[in-house]
Amino acid sequence: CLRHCYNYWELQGVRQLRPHFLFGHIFKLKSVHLSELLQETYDAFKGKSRVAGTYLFLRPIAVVTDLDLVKAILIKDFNKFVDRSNTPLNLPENPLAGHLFNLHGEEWRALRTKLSPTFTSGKIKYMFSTITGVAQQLEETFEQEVSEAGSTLELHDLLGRYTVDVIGSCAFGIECNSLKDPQAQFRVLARKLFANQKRNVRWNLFKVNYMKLLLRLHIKMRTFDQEYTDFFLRLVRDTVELREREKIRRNDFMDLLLDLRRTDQKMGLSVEQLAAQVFVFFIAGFETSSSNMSYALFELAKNRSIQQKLREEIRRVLQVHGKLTYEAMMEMPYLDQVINETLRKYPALASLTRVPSEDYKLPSDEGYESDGHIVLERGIKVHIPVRAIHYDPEIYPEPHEFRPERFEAAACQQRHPLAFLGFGDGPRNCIGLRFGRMQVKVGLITLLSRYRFSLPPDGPKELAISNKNLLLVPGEGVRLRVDRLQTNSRDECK
Ligand code: HEM
Repeated sequence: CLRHCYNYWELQGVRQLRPHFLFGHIFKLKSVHLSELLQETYDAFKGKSRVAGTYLFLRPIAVVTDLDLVKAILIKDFNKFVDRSNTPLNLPENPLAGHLFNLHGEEWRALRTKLSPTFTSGKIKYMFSTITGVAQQLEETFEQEVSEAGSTLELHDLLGRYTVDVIGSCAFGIECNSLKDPQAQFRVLARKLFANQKRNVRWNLFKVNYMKLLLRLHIKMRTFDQEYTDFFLRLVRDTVELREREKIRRNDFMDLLLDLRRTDQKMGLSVEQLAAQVFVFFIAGFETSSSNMSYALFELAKNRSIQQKLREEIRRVLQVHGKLTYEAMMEMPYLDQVINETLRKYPALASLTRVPSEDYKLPSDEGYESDGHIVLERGIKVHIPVRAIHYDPEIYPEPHEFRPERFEAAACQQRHPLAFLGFGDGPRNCIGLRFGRMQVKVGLITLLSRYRFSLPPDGPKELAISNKNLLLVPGEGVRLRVDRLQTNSRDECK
């Protein structure tokens, strides 16, 4: 029977790597991150076939190895690839799971259409001053933590507290205060949420892949502990009541969702649906952004001339504008390049997934006559191996080098438009892209204009990928030496 399962791809005429006899390729997850498994398949078959097969437990998954096919799946033929997975959501048990990232088909489409106006630059701009307010607290925290002679700090935790406070403020309109108080409720909850995942990476993958079976066996599946569900539902219910009663307006995500509820009776967002949306803004927004900032500072500490070039851009623009304004932030192209290069090396989602809603025959392509017969069956999980693409030396020469110049406009035009997937692409890309970038930029500008970052002599020269988390996060934290800068001083090496 196992041999039969593991012949799935061969029977479809698709090339495959030989799987472990019982666990497919999942067995290796004890030592390797899922993205590295996908990389193995990508490296073995790229250029030979547009799709290759592999297995998670007993389940066959397809790995795309060609950027034109990536484009077809994410953009051109999107209507056949709307969903990320076919995992049932079991909403009565897990009301918080009914959010944009998870929803399927028409339900997703209706909600995305309604929520998109919430994330335009115009709306996001209103939240700029809230973010700079939190950045001010980040600065005060650094003032306390960095001694006159310089200090070595663990930055991933500090930056996690910054992004928790930003999201808490912009999504719920509450002051989380985790920068001032690391034991603040939101921070503790956020840490537990991710700590839970850390314990169980294989179990989580199993749940995601076998939810239908577990439900059929009446095994109760909660995606999150009751504690989180109760906390978020109560918080949202209280906030809604308070705002409606006191007619409070803060121009944050909560207000925008409440506007939607009022103006669109058909949409009729229930408290559970509202809570699910703010919950996904919370989980999708804080760890991705704090990891991106931590990785960026690590690379800048390693590459001091790049750090100095970026600092000069920041100081020049701030001098012209007098202070950090939204317009000033938008005039820093090198900062954008640094953020993109960081996401290239450390994409938060190391693979994107889509599931065809009907059998999908690969479009004809002269370069790949031998795989024109391949059909991706309805319901099969298709992985787009983002990290493998970002480390492909034919696309990004010397991929382990950190080079923001790769994202100059002229260089981008030379590449395939789907060669960078840090925020995904197509109609189901990251809806919070502008907001995420804004909080990362404000944080980096605040820190780089006042502090110099370098690698501590006893610190690692590379950051290990944590194999305990489905997101790509610095598992062991990011320890850097931080020194105060005199206003306008250069970042001279000591
Ligand atoms: C640096 C920060 C961030 C990164 C790197 C990031 C990355 C991503 C990626 C790769 C996806 C999947 C896209 C795809 O499948 O094509 C995604 C989806 C999503 N992101 Fe983000 N994200 C970030 C910040 C945020 C923020 C701040 C929010 C909310 C405020 C957010 C909300 C979402 C949501 C709701 C989805 C699902 C969209 C849908 O299915 O329609 N993200 N993000």
